[in-house]
Amino acid sequence: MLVATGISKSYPTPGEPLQVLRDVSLRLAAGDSLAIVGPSGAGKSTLLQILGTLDEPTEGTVQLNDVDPFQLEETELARFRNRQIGFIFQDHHLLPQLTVLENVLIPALANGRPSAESKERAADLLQRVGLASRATHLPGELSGGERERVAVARALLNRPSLILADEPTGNLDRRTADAITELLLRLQQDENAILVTVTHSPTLAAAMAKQQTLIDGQLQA
Ligand SMILES: Nc1ncnc2c1ncn2[C@@H]1O[C@H](COP(=O)(O)OP(=O)(O)OP(=O)(O)O)[C@@H](O)[C@H]1O
Repeated sequence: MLVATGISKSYPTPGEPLQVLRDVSLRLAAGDSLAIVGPSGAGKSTLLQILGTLDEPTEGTVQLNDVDPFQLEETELARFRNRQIGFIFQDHHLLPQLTVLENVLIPALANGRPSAESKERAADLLQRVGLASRATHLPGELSGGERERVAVARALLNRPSLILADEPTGNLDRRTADAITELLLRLQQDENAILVTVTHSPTLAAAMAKQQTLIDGQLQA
């Protein structure tokens, strides 16, 4: 369960603070998928960063499976984030010098060397995203859509309860974007995770079970 309550965020400026989020609340259960849509600058990515514990709210609380991550000390927070949350970004953030398989294993490296179980899981995920035969290739040898599929596999490695995706289909043509959307939703359903996606794509947004619009830092009813 993901519960965000009364989230506000402001950034200091030389004048008035810049208020980016205003009293945002949401509640999602395992298996839910939500698209957050809205105009550029509305605060969508900021909200995703806060749900992902990468940025702290100025006011309000986040609880993921009854844990308030912002109450944890730094090392515990990093461990919590690594175990509970999978991130997918538009530009996939793969490491160019590591193979596809090694990239998928990155979330396992926080615990030292990847275990045999992690390696099995990575191979299984590569199979499920249709890239088993590319395991030893470098990201530079893949197409944009294939790289995004690697990013999806990597996000799922630690069986996160929450998957956060910021424009996961942003740089892809329509057909490839549709394939990534379908794959992401299938894996999210299989794993019974919560999926929150920020997007400008009406097609991606419509594929999620729920849609909410953020305007001027406020979620519309
Ligand atoms: N670290 C920061 N310091 C100051 N202002 C910031 C910071 N991060 C974001 N902002 C501002 O907060 C506002 C919301 O940004 P955010 O990236 O969350 O919007 P968005 O809805 O995701 O936009 P887009 O659709 O264009 O990606 C913008 O005005 C942005 O300039």
